[in-house]
Amino acid sequence: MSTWSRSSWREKPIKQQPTYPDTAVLEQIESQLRNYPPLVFAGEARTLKKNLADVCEGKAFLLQGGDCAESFSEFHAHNIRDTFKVMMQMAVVMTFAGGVPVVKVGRLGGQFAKPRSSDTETVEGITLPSYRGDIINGVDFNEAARVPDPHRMVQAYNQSAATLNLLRAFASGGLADLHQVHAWNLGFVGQNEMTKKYDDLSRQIDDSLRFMAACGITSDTYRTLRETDFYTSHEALLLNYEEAFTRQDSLTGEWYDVSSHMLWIGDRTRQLDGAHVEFMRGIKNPIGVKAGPSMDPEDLIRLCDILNPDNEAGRLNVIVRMGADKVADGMPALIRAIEREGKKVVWSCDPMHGNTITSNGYKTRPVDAVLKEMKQFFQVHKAEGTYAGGVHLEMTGKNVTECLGGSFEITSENLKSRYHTHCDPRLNADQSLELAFLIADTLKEAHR
Ligand SMILES: O=C[C@H](O)[C@H](O)COP(=O)(O)O
Ligand SMILES: C=C(OP(=O)(O)O)C(=O)O
Ligand SMILES: [Mn+2]
Repeated sequence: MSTWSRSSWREKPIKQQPTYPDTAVLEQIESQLRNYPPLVFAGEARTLKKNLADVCEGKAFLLQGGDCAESFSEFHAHNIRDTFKVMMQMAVVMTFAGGVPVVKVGRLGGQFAKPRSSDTETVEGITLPSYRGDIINGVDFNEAARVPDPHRMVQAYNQSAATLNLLRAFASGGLADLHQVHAWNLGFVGQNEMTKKYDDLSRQIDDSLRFMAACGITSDTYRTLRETDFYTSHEALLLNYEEAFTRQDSLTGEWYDVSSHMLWIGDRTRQLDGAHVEFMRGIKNPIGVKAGPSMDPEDLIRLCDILNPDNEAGRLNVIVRMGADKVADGMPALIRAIEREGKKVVWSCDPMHGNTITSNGYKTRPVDAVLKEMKQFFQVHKAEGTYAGGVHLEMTGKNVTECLGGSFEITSENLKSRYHTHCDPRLNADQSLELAFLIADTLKEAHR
């Protein structure tokens, strides 16, 4: 294999990239970004890799979630706080009811670039280039907005830095304290089956905390009761940006992409000889690769060879996103190939991207299909004797109406009332909690 450098991807065929009108401006922005401080530290990425090694070995569960596309217009402390709270709720449900530690990774602090099915979009007879995420161009449907602008990378960096700053404060400044388990409830989620279940569980946690305090175990003495580790991730799609943040760690001499703790390769850009695989093989962060219905088992093995040549546990996360009706048929061949070759991977389920439909003119996903794919994912792993290690979700703490169903029974008619996503439909807090309970029940059963 040829020598890797942070720019060796430039020699390879590349998909899903913008064409910037002015390369001089692009180069000037790239050199500006190369001087910007890292958003995360190599040591943190190594700690996450260790946590993911536990997932790989069946000792923990990975919860990865957040926006499909972060945006400049929806940037608000409350949105970050509410997504953080829902993820804390989901994690505590899985840990308390499911009995396993949960590794929390947000699709946050950098999840801006979007691969698209089509290069163009047509509305009422007008065709324009597709929106590719706020780091590239604008969502508004006019010609000027859709021109890729490299300055957007600077804004995405600044927003990511502020997001991370807040997430770090939430994780260690009191909001993540287990005594706050009631405060993670979101005000707008009225009483329903899910919130009642969550309230019951919070009361049990209160009782346990009181018992522990009586035994001398309190937030003052135990960091894990008052703080959490919360990591960030995004799709490493816009490689000009990722290259600028790829730095040599002074401690180990290894290269890390310090734009995020974890990065993944999308289903549309995982070609073995392509630029994205080339870039990702050289960075030492934990990484993911999406596996849609077209993933060939032998290609998955080749991806493991290229991306994880030392077969390190925690390095590679295979994020399966086949769709509720395809996963039972499609996933066993992938699992068997991985088992045959003795590859160490974390298996996680993205029950979102294979279940997108259009209803009433909106891109949406039926919660039933999301739950079904998750169940099938667990069943296949049980049948194969392998560990279903995690979930990868598009979700938000905002009270949106983007996915159909759930305990508030969002219908096609309701979709328009609070449909805010810039790209794909997200589960709202209530729908996310429903999924968390399903996962917890399955984990508990497996534990028994
Ligand atoms: O988030 C994933 C993709 O970017 C998204 O599903 C693509 O959506 P499209 O099919 O509307 O282009
Ligand atoms: C683009 C995404 O997914 P996929 O590559 O699986 O389509 C995504 O996770 O937003
Ligand atoms: Mn998406």
